[in-house]
Amino acid sequence: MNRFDICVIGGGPAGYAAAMRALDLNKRVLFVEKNKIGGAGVYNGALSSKTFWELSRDVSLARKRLQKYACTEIKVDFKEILNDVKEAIFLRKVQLETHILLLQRKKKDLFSYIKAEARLVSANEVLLKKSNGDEEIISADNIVLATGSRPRKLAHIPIDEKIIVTSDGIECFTDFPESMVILGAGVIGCEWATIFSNFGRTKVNLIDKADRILPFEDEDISLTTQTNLEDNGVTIHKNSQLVRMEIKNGRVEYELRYKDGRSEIYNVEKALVSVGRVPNTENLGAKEVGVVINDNCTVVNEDTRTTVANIYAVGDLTSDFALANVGELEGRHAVEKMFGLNPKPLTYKNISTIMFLSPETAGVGMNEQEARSKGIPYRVVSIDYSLIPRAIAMRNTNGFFKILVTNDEEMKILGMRAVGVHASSAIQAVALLISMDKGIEELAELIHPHPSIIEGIQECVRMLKGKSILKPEIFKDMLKCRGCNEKGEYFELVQNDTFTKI
Ligand SMILES: Cc1cc2nc3c(=O)[nH]c(=O)nc-3n(C[C@H](O)[C@H](O)[C@H](O)COP(=O)(O)OP(=O)(O)OC[C@H]3O[C@@H](n4cnc5c(N)ncnc54)[C@H](O)[C@@H]3O)c2cc1C
Ligand SMILES: NC(=O)c1ccc[n+]([C@@H]2O[C@H](COP(=O)([O-])OP(=O)(O)OC[C@H]3O[C@@H](n4cnc5c(N)ncnc54)[C@H](O)[C@@H]3O)[C@@H](O)[C@H]2O)c1
Repeated sequence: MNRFDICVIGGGPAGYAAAMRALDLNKRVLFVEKNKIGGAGVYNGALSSKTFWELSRDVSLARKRLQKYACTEIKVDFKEILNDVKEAIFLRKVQLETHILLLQRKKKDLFSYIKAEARLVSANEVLLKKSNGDEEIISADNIVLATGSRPRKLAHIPIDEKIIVTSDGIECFTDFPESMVILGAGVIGCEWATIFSNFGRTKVNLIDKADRILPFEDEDISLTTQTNLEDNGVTIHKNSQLVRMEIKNGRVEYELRYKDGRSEIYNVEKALVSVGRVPNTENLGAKEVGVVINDNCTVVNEDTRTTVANIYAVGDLTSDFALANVGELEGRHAVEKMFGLNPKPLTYKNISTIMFLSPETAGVGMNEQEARSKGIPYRVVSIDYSLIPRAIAMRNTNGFFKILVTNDEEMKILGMRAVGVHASSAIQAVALLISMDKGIEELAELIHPHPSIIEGIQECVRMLKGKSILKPEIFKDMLKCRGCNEKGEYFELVQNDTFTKI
């Protein structure tokens, strides 16, 4: 029986990162993937959807600019867009696969890759089933489970991945649907609503069971996103509940019941169901060898180690953030931990996220909802993009930054949210400060290039110190500053036209 120091099951971002880190440590690695290397980080997931988003943003921007200068309308072809998306995927596929192929050759004593479905048969043994039916059992001192997740389906909705699809079925479309409904206004739902409305060829409708879209974000983010989607032509069905959704004559019929008792039936060409994801823990043999799995299918783990000492779980399989960067972080961490590098326990408080909306929306650390639910008193400052010269130059002042800090002398940064052009690059400085456990002083005094969007963040932190260039008592609608006590009650920091310093 072949013996390895580590067997990594799953070739998505989490598993790939784990395998590569183990190789750095000169361990004998077996890397197993049953389908395509890259997982949802590449296919029907992060890379593919972000390529669609980038192209849709270019089209939308070009259309807006052309309309302004009275030029002719631009019309894009779905097949051309899909070809571009496929090219992006192909490029990444070649990089990831060639890398594996060459490592197998150059480090053949250390690194093996097998395309097979893996199943644990004991805490140290894995059964590998190849697509030609061949089977083999290998032994490994350590095992990393990185089998990722799949779209959650709802029992009463007939998903066929052609007419009613999940995010796995969108690339099977042959043209822009003339109309579609999206069920679930979380990250995936809002991103695809943005993408299809940006292309301008599809009438998009959006439904969520919660009272507002992006329910896990603060109300201001959710309201801004709602307004931006509506301005892009999206209809958000509010105060309504989905009664049924079915396929009739090759189209989608759905019925909504409104809070006032009214019901309405709608007919659209396609539907996207985006109501969350389910970890792939079935048929893995994990439960049978003693790995405890929660009712929601996530693997119970302490800092990536499962309830079986030599088995680790990383990526979408665990209950924290389902993000490619978090999966990579966990994969690398698990390997360092199992081979005695004693890394500090993982912390998730400085994870940066981007939601690819219009405009992009980025975040790091806590939001107000979270701080209030934990009873943490805080100060929150915000600046509207209309006061940032770079945004003025870009002729796009739609957006804001908001920063949360502790309500004390030190004003440690708790978190930040940014909506607007370049939002994702701008928050990186704040992410770094949170990870270094620093206050705002450093950020207030940094010199940034001019004009740059990040200058808006600097103005926010200067405002907290009572030394902003533009004064909040003058630009009351665009520079806001308030505090929130442990009971969740707000108090104004600009009173009687004077800004209260700590
Ligand atoms: C539409 C969409 C957009 C997204 N956009 C972003 C984004 O912009 N930014 C971001 O950070 N994240 C994004 N994500 C999330 C991100 O893709 C996931 O968090 C990430 O891919 C999880 O990595 P993973 O390695 O845990 O799992 P996966 O990527 O799901 O990979 C798991 C792999 O394991 C394999 N596998 C499963 N079972 C077995 C088995 N028994 N044997 C062998 N192999 C097995 C699967 O075939 C798969 O390749 C997006 C996801 C979706 C669906
Ligand atoms: N840009 C990014 O970083 C990015 C992009 C896409 C996906 N992702 C990851 O993928 C994960 C999954 O995304 P998602 O959008 O599927 O999940 P989500 O948890 O973000 O949103 C699911 C939404 O569906 C709603 N919902 C649940 N059940 C419903 C029902 N029966 N009827 C109507 N609405 C219902 C919820 O209220 C919620 O708003 C995310 O958690 C995220 O981590 C990240």
